[in-house]
Amino acid sequence: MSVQTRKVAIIGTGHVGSHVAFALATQGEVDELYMSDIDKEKALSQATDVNDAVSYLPHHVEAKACDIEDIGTCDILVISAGPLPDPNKDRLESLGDTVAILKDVLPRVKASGFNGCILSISNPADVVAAYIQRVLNYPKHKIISSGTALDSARLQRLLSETLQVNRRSLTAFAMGEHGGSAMVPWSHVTVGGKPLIDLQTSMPERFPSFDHDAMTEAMKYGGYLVLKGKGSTEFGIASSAVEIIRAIFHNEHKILPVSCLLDGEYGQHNVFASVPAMLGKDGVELIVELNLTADEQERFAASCNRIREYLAKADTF
Ligand SMILES: NC(=O)c1ccc[n+]([C@@H]2O[C@H](COP(=O)([O-])OP(=O)(O)OC[C@H]3O[C@@H](n4cnc5c(N)ncnc54)[C@H](O)[C@@H]3O)[C@@H](O)[C@H]2O)c1
Repeated sequence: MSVQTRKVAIIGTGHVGSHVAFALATQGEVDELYMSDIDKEKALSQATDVNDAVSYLPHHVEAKACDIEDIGTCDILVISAGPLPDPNKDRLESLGDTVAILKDVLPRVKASGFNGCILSISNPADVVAAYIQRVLNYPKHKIISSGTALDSARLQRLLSETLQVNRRSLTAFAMGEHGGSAMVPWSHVTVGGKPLIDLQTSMPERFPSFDHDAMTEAMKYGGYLVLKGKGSTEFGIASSAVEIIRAIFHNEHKILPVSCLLDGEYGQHNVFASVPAMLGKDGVELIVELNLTADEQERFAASCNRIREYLAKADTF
């Protein structure tokens, strides 16, 4: 009998990394956690804290602090090293600090021999994933940024509250940048499989119309709202990360809104942006190309251009 253990490495064990670790442990989606941070004492504390929880978890997990050079046998690498988000700054403004960290991290990832799937979370998410892919010359299907997975969860929360419909009974997601230029393809929002726009026409009392732009702005503001009160965002991103990791480990062929390298899809080349993508054991299996309205297509293209603009800046740091 051969038993396969699921190994996840996490680089950057701050608020995000530690919550991804704990969520993986509590949801039983990992067997071994390799936790690395420039602050070695912090990585050790986080790993020990996870291990302390194991007695009361329904699954066994082993967490250990390690150097980046030790992650070579892991299946999935989560990159969550970066500056603590500043509620008064756009995510794109953290690019210089994140690139400085990646200049330390990426050569060591390469030296480790790691060749599994990379889930990049550090901000600015799309630009950072593109930078990592380029520096490591990594196979494009094996690197994913959580992208708008989190924005989409925020959108689903807002829609659920407004429409009084359970989140699992509606389909809604954001595309483009994980940030200020994210857009929502409203023509593809469905409730119980029916376009919301049709429901709003046929049942206006049950599904009154609302301002789409205002809800898109509220979705984007969601992260700042959390940051303002607690100084970090961690639960939402941890759940998003586990959902992506689960889809990979269980070869789920699940379609999630994540940022991946576009190669002609939606008329876009050489840019990481969030689109509905099918995830399985080798990462991105296919990208779903929706028929966007002209306005949606324009907004998506504008978002991709903003990501491109910052990727060009990444080389100047
Ligand atoms: N994509 C998303 O949806 C999303 C959501 C929340 C946060 N983030 C991003 O995640 C990143 C981390 O946020 P956080 O709240 O955990 O910050 P944090 O400050 O709590 O944690 C960052 C960790 O990175 C570590 N680190 C710094 N340089 C390192 C290096 N060279 N090698 C290894 N580790 C290093 C720090 O010591 C720290 O423990 C930020 O870029 C943030 O913007 C993304």
